[in-house]
Amino acid sequence: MLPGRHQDPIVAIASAPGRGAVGIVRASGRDLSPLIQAVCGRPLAPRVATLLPFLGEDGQPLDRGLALHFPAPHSYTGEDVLELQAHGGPVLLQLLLARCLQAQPALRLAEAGEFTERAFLNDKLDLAQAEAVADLIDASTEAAARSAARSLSGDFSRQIERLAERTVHLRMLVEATLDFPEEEIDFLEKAGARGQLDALLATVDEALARTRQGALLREGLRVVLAGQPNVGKSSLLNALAGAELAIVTPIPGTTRDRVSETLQIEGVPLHITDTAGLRSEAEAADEVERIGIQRSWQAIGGADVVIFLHDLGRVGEADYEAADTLIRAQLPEGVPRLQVYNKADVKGGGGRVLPEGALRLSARTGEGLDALRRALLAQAGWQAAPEGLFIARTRHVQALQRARAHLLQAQAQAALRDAALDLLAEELRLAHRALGEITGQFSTEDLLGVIFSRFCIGK
Ligand SMILES: Nc1nc2c(c(=O)[nH]1)N(C=O)[C@@H](CNc1ccc(C(=O)N[C@@H](CCC(=O)O)C(=O)O)cc1)CN2
Ligand SMILES: Nc1nc2c(ncn2[C@@H]2O[C@H](COP(=O)(O)OP(=O)(O)OP(=O)(O)O)[C@@H](O)[C@H]2O)c(=O)[nH]1
Ligand SMILES: [Mg+2]
Repeated sequence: MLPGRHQDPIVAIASAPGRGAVGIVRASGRDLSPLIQAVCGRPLAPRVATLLPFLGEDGQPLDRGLALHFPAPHSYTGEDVLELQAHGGPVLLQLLLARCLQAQPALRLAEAGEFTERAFLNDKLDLAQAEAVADLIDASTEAAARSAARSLSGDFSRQIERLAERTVHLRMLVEATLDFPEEEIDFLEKAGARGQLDALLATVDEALARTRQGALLREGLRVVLAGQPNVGKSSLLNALAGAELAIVTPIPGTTRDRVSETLQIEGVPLHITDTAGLRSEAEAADEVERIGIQRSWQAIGGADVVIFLHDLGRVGEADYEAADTLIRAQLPEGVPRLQVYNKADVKGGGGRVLPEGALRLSARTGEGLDALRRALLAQAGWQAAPEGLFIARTRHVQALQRARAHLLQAQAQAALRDAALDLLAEELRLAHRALGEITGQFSTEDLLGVIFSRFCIGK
């Protein structure tokens, strides 16, 4: 039986808020027959859509719609589920919700993600699949949506489970040897434990690479456009977006506040931010620009990649170069940056020799934009979309990294002439545990709370 708050019956509006054609009020609980009797006036045939009036407290219909009863355990949550598929007006849906709350004692509003949390607790989904439900809903690109669907179907979880099974097999070998000390290393050798460990590590490396790609699809890349005033940052944002998002003028100091937009390259979400041109407080036109420049620095601090933009029309000018040196000195160490030279179309701009690794482009003509897109993907570590990618999260990447670290420790131990089998066994146990955290085989209340509270209500 489910613990604590998971025992209450719950209800929520399960369709997108606003004015949809159809809206769903969904309830889940151990036994919803009082609710069904009150609102539908009679029991419902299992898993069959029935057209009927939804009755208010006074017996008058609130709407006429489709009712669906999924008796436990054959439902999304594994509990009794009732769906009222009504007309989608927000006032009507609130009325229906209130009617349900009052029709069955102890029924309460569902918290964010609570339906899916129950599906997890009742073994309908594992944790990675439950996360994929949220990632599917939140997907910002088509590639992200397709990958989330693949994770939801269990592809990712199965790969992780196979890794866990192989780890368990190794644990068995080592722990069996521990029980028969006279056989010791000899036994490990005969059973091929070392070879299996090497092969397992290679597969973990592959899984880690794919999981990183999956996390990139989900989280995207935070790109910040930075540089001196008037170098063409806003023009470049507009060129990449193919839309006039930011104001462009020949006046230095045009952009005052950050302008952000999510674009995509090959399905990878790109959260791109245009910032106020960087110059010293003394040079800034006014207080507004000074605050804008502070915000530019904040954005740079939080970036995955900074596009440091230069003006080919001005490189070589003494004051331009002096300002450039000052900015370079201030750029935070750890943030990767691309040196990009804009205005390749100006006289002499195409011929100038650039520092190694720098890109030349023109926001005006579009020349060089594709190379910039490729460089951004390369910077993010994106490998040309392999088939069958699944969505993943930073949490999964970190768990795999931990598993890998423990397997490496185990490998080092196993390579010793007088390998300490108890240490080897412990490293394998920890690797197993890290893998199990991905699918939720090992999870804490805290972790579940963090994961499910980020869902939308009704999910
Ligand atoms: N109307 C409606 N559409 C929906 C959902 C929903 O809850 N209601 N879903 C909500 O996210 C998704 C579908 N997910 C679902 C997953 C399992 C079951 C279900 O009844 N499972 C049973 C029976 C399985 C079977 O017949 O094969 C079970 O697992 O025992 C229903 C919906 C998307 N579309
Ligand atoms: N010839 C040429 N002019 C460009 C190019 N890109 C931008 N410009 C011009 O440069 C001027 C400044 O462009 P913006 O995009 O506003 O520059 P910015 O870096 O956003 O400037 P601030 O917001 O003031 O920091 C405008 O007159 C643009 O038309 C380019 O590729 N070639
Ligand atoms: Mg600008």
